Amino acid sequence: MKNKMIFGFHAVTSRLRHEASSVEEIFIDAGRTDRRMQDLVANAKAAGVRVMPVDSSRLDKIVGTRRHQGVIAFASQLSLARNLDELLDAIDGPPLLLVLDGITDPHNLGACLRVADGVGAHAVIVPKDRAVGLNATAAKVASGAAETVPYITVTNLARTLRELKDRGIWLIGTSDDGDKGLYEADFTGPCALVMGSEGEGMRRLTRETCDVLVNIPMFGSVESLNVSVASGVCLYEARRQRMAQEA
Ligand SMILES: C[S@@+](CC[C@H](N)C(=O)[O-])C[C@H]1O[C@@H](n2cnc3c(N)ncnc32)[C@H](O)[C@@H]1O
Repeated sequence: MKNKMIFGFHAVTSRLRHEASSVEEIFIDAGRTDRRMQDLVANAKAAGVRVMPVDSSRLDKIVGTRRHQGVIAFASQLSLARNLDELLDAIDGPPLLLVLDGITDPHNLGACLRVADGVGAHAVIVPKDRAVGLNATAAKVASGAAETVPYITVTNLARTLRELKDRGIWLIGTSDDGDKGLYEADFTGPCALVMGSEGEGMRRLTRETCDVLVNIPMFGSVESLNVSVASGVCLYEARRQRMAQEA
């Protein structure tokens, strides 16, 4: 399997912590000898990962920007990206899933993964086609969450949504014209939050497959929120309701 590039301290440290065996090699800025770098190198070496100090200009060239913070790793795909059934079987309690229908901006994907990790969502599900993949930019923006949140790519999203329904998972679609207010929706049971793409929102079939469409109330002059912000608002409402129920 082709190795993928991960860069930035959070992303590389997190990958080493969670699945060091997937890391093939790490390039570091030879000019950086600070504590953070020393710790990263020590962790990599303890895990048997080869670390190669190089000139920082070489890192700039490999990544194409200077946002690598002096560290780049090449690693295989995570075993976290596994089969949906296997994942659902392993969940203890009502699943909380985030479905992203065709997000095209890697910054948005990274931010969605980050908030999914923050809230403790069980997985992020994305369609294989017509959506940005989990590339180096998305992993960097995710700040390590690309290594912690199970990320599941499916070939037919509408079919996957129907399968989730068959497993008793409530599909809560989101749209600025959704007919139910976010704070009236019930997120305490098994549910998948379905988010639409940056421009068009959810595709027609996705929308039609949802059990309910919720809107986040908007009080200013813009019509909608950025998809990662909307994901955060909805996921944390789900978490709030679940915590209130447990209390
Ligand atoms: C930039 S919005 C797309 C707006 C698009 N006009 C639409 O019809 O959904 C991207 C996604 O963020 C979520 N979103 C943004 N604002 C929302 C709101 N006020 N209520 C519910 N979902 C929202 C939805 O999932 C939406 O598909």
